[in-house]
Amino acid sequence: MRSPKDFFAPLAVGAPDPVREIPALPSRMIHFFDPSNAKMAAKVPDLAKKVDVLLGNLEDAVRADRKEAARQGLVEIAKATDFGSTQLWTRINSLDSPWVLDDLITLVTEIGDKLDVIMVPKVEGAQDIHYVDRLLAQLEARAGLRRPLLVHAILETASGVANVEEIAGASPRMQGISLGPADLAASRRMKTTRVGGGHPGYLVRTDPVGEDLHEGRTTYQQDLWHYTVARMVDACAMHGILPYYGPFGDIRDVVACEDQFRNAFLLGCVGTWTLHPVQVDIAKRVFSPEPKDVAWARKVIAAMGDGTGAVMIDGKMQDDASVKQCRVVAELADKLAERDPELKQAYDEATKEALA
Ligand SMILES: CCC(=O)SCCNC(=O)CCNC(=O)[C@H](O)C(C)(C)COP(=O)(O)OP(=O)(O)OC[C@H]1O[C@@H](n2cnc3c(N)ncnc32)[C@H](O)[C@@H]1OP(=O)(O)O
Ligand SMILES: O=CC(=O)O
Ligand SMILES: [Mg+2]
Repeated sequence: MRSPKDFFAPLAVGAPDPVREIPALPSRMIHFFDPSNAKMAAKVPDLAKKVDVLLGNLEDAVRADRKEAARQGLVEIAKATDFGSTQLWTRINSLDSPWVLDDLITLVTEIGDKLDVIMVPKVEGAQDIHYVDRLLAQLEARAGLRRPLLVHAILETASGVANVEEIAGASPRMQGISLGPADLAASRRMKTTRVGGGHPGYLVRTDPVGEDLHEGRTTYQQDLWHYTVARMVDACAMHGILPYYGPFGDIRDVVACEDQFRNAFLLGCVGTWTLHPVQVDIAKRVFSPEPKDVAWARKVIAAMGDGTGAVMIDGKMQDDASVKQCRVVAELADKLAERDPELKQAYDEATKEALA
């Protein structure tokens, strides 16, 4: 581990200074596309107007014989597209794969000025982030980049979960962490074959009402990912970086997808992955606070003045802690409103009504 005194020193001569604060840019959806797939690539310019983050995926879901094509495709798309204020990320191949070194060398050299964040899969511990950190510094210096690339880890190995706090704090480049439920399930030897989401077998049951152990007992399905998401959120909050839900693989089941996204949102995640265009609007809806909640938050903040003491608003007690909760919602709403004029209007109208 680096000494705290050296934490913000560049790791290579000529590399840009690391950032001291991770920008809280809207990233409600990280939209995955395969840059070697011509149909998906053709949708990128339009998607860039709709999503907060576009991610050119080079890892799993890209065929082994298309890895070079995907890397080259991403370089071409990045050079040809005006992304506006939409961020461009990539997911590189895993650190033990034959492709990752060329992924990093090519992408940083060719499009390092266009890329915002590099997502690193199957991170096991801080050592993986340290390796990427130094290599990126060398490549940034060689490419003459003035802005450091940020790093995002996928939480998808049992040891990654055990080490999540040290991963979150491993480098000033750490932008955030996403849950990777598919690889994580395999790594843990969980017995679900689903990509994210619940499982009907993971449940609790009410007590028996009489002698019959089957009659009248309601069951409630539980969230397989609750523990990991909560732990990830704490690790990220502790280190000032951003937590995300990951993939929801049942593309057809837009209802359960929305539920899973909302659980993550309520627990503290700022966004999710979207794997198919149909998931984009769901993510946008879920990860933007509702106008009525924004209006309430603004009303509490306005009524609390300097935030000290306790007051009653609409029958509910408010104090220092609850005003902080309200600030979380109101500040997120302000950030999203800057990017989204429709949302701004909805938030302002709801606030006007609540304050009237
Ligand atoms: C599980 C662990 C992980 O690592 S998850 C992350 C890795 N996986 C991915 O990135 C998967 C990305 N998504 C996909 O590959 C596709 O959406 C899958 C799931 C295969 C479905 O594709 P397909 O059968 O073509 O769906 P469809 O016919 O409903 O598509 C309609 C049109 O939309 C397009 N499309 C599809 N997905 C995307 C996408 N992610 N980005 C941009 N465009 C997409 C399709 O190409 C299709 O286009 P067209 O209308 O035929 O021109
Ligand atoms: O990469 C994502 C996962 O769920 O595995
Ligand atoms: Mg994975």
